[in-house]
Amino acid sequence: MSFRIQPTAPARPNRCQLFGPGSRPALFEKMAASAADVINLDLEDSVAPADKDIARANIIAAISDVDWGSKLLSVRINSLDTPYWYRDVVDLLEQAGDRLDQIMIPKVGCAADVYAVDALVSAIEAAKGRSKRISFEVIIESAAGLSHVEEIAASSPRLQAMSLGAADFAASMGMQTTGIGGTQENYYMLRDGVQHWSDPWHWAQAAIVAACRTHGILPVDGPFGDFSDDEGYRAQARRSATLGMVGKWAIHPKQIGIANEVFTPSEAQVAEAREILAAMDAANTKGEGATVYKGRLVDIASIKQAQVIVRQSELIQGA
Ligand SMILES: CC(C)(COP(=O)(O)OP(=O)(O)OC[C@H]1O[C@@H](n2cnc3c(N)ncnc32)[C@H](O)[C@@H]1OP(=O)(O)O)[C@@H](O)C(=O)NCCC(=O)NCCSC(=O)C[C@H](O)C(=O)O
Ligand SMILES: [Mg+2]
Repeated sequence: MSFRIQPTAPARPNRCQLFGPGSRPALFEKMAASAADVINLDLEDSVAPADKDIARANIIAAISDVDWGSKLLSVRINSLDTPYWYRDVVDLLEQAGDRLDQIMIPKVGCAADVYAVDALVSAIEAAKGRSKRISFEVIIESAAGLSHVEEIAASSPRLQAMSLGAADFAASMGMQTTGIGGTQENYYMLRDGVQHWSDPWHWAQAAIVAACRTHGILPVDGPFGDFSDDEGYRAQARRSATLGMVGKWAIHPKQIGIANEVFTPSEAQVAEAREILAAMDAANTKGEGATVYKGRLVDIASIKQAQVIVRQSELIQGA
């Protein structure tokens, strides 16, 4: 328990973050026309080293030239262990128009990584008189990142969202898999000769959600690599939503609709949440702090749980 009130995360829909390489400008208009809430134009791992300069130029032009509508527009810069990241920040902040909303910092390992980018962004914003303050999102995708997740969540007032990057995370942890998210063949329990698959991403996701909720940051699930497996993506997204994440990346347009569906509370979920609130209202007028709803206990904590669902639904409807 704490006397401190848990801060609320930014009130914006973040159900689906659609990625596209900065080196494929032909995708940009399609991304803008998609149903994703957030667009992530990529300068990092989907762009080959030889294409970094042209990808940066493509993105800077597209930020102004493409009509991004009401989407949150984010650019993933290169990580701090590369020679590219400072040029990404300098060129974006000096040359890109005001339509840029956010910078995504990959492979963050400690709070000082965010501090370094914050210092550079702050200096350029001041020097150039940029009136719109750029926000940050980070990817937790290394053993160090997860070990320091809480200090990273607290690292900057610019920070709005945090994602799990399953591919780099698996590599950094030395996990014996080439899968990006989802069920892993060898991660199972055995009982009476029957295999029961477990979730190797669960601990990392739960740690990210806890750090984010402590500091008022949006927790987001990262990529699911096998874009031919719709049901695998849906199952992963449902687990993430159940754990408290607000959205998931799409690395192919096929995944957008599924993410939007999973991270939008269903009519049945909202109706049940409203019924619980009504049941608790009735209980409170009788001076009772707990009551029975459909044969199960609901109490004051149930009000907060129900409010999460109602608020999420209202946020998305209002967007
Ligand atoms: C995965 C892809 C390379 C597939 O591209 P492609 O072969 O062109 O796909 P399709 O032919 O099936 O495309 C069908 C139509 O959809 C359009 N399309 C494809 N991709 C996108 C997109 N991202 N946004 C919008 N539209 C898209 C095609 O143009 C086709 O259109 P049409 O011809 O009009 O029907 C490609 O999807 C891709 O590059 N995806 C993004 C990859 C990426 O950005 N990766 C980085 C994020 S994941 C990561 O970095 C790992 C993470 O950090 C970690 O560590 O876990
Ligand atoms: Mg990565």
